[in-house]
Amino acid sequence: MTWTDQAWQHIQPLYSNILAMPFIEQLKNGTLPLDKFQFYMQQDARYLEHYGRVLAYLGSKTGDNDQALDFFDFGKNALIVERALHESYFSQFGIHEDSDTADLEPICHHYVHFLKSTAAFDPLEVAMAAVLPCFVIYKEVGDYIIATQTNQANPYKNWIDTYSGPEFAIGVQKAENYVNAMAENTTEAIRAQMLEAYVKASRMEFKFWEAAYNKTAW
Ligand SMILES: Cc1ncc(CO)c(N)n1
Repeated sequence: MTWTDQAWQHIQPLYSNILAMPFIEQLKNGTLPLDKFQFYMQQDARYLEHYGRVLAYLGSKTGDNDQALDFFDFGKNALIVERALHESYFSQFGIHEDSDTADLEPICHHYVHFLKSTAAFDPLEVAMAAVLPCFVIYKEVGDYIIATQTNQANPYKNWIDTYSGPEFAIGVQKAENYVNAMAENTTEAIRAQMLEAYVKASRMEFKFWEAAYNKTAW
């Protein structure tokens, strides 16, 4: 079994908890209160601008040029999605532009700085494993919502489509392949650290949606 399959199996209980979250259930049904989505959107825009930089930085740290190019693309795409949030979703959902300067709320702040410090101080394999749940969980949640939704007039449909399309799936597969190759060529001790980082990031994905649902501020 590949490293990413093992890691994904490892977080199944957590993933089930994510699917059962009111945020995800109501996003799927289109009944998520607007103020919770606005909070999420605003924090996610801030998240993406940091996350995109982390991906490009990891690209710059790998000696493999294909991997570097792909991670530069991933980083660029994160900033393109961030821009799309501003250019369409912010106005569509009534979010003020000045929320650009909105504080990173505690969970977003913690997640961003966890990724940045892992990228800066931990082995590259561990940092690559830390960014993977951002890909995999969004893809799985996007696919799950598309497969199970019943409300064709869901106001959040376009946003959901961002993460359920084939283009995103191709990127996820590429990222997983790189992590599997790195896992195969490293030590048991590093693989254990990789799993720990993957689990931590997955918990923060849960916490990020939970914080949006509760509008958790400092
Ligand atoms: C918090 C978070 N994780 C992952 C993604 C997907 O890139 C996102 N948009 N936001």
